[in-house]
Amino acid sequence: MTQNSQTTADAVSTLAKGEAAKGEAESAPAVFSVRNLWKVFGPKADRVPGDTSLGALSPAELRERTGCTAAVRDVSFDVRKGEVFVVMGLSGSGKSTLVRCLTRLIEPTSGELSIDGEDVLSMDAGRLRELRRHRASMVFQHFGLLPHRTVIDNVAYGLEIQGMGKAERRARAAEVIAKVGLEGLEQRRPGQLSGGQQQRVGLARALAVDPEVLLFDEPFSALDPLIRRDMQEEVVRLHREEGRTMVFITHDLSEALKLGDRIALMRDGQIVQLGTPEEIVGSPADDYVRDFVRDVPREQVMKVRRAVRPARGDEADKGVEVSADAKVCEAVEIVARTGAPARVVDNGRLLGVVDQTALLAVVAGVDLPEFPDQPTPREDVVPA
Ligand SMILES: Nc1ncnc2c1ncn2[C@@H]1O[C@H](COP(=O)(O)OP(=O)(O)OP(=O)(O)O)[C@@H](O)[C@H]1O
Repeated sequence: MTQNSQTTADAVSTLAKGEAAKGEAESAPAVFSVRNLWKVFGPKADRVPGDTSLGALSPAELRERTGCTAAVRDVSFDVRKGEVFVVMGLSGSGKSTLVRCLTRLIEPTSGELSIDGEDVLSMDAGRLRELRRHRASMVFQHFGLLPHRTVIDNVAYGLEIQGMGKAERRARAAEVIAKVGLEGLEQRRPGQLSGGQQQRVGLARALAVDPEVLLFDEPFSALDPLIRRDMQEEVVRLHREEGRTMVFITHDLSEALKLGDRIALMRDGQIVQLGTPEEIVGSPADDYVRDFVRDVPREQVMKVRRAVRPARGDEADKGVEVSADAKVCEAVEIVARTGAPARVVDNGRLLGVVDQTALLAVVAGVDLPEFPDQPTPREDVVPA
């Protein structure tokens, strides 16, 4: 096997694993289940959700008429077990309010909300504390580290609150510190760390309590771009290794596309589209979403299966194999390098091939050319 085909085989196998995990996530049960959720700030906020004439107003009209802001408007979705669910939108679109409502750090105005089938809105103070400490822990943008404590004691903090003994919590903290790549820095204080390292401590602290769900509130937006990329890769790696459910807030589209299994795109408190990165980029729900995703490099988001055509002649028997769920850019690289169509497989089954024309059509966002079945038109020409 050549080095290149080895690399391709490795890539296909890694992708296959990732896609299998995604397939499982698609049929996975809901962790958070949210129905018709509203959060209205302002005087007599309660009357807004039930009043269709008020609910139909634009944010500016609503403010003018009632003095209220509907930060979250009639939102429904499930966060499925094992997925990275990204909440994305511009500043003020309602992302933080929505995610804070999940653990009632902000009290919803109306709607239904459950975690693993348990009604969150009827939880008493003790149950809520348990929810926030054990089941859904938050990683904040501004770390929230305790400045006089060492790294290891910051990481162990949540366990201390839970009443775990010192030796046990330090052992657990050391494990998590190693997991996020902070080994050797256990005895430093937050002020002696870079921004990226501090964010890792914040991440380790959230992980230490082994929560069912990790909630990230724009955790990386204050970091410089290279460190930010490192941290994004860290999240991808952790997710791949542990399969933990994650809800991730960001206003950055490329971050959302990179991390999200599914993305909820918010505007003025509503979810304007909820879908996979490929659905959002490939089939935007309206002009707002279309405009939002206009500059996305489509080859890095769209999947090869979009460009498949039937194999002709001996194409089914030769050419490099690529997974149907690989990104188009990977197939572009293969086709450019080999100068021939690549064979597209899905769970060991041959779907067809991809060639330059079809890959370019996906990149350009135009309809695929018609792919006639065999014989090809050229072979079909009957001499006059
Ligand atoms: N405590 C509050 N009282 C009144 N209005 C609020 C309050 N908190 C948020 N809002 C308003 O609710 C809307 C949504 O705010 P939110 O912070 O959820 O948006 P966001 O998408 O997270 O924004 P950002 O990316 O800037 O953090 C905004 O119009 C905001 O001004």
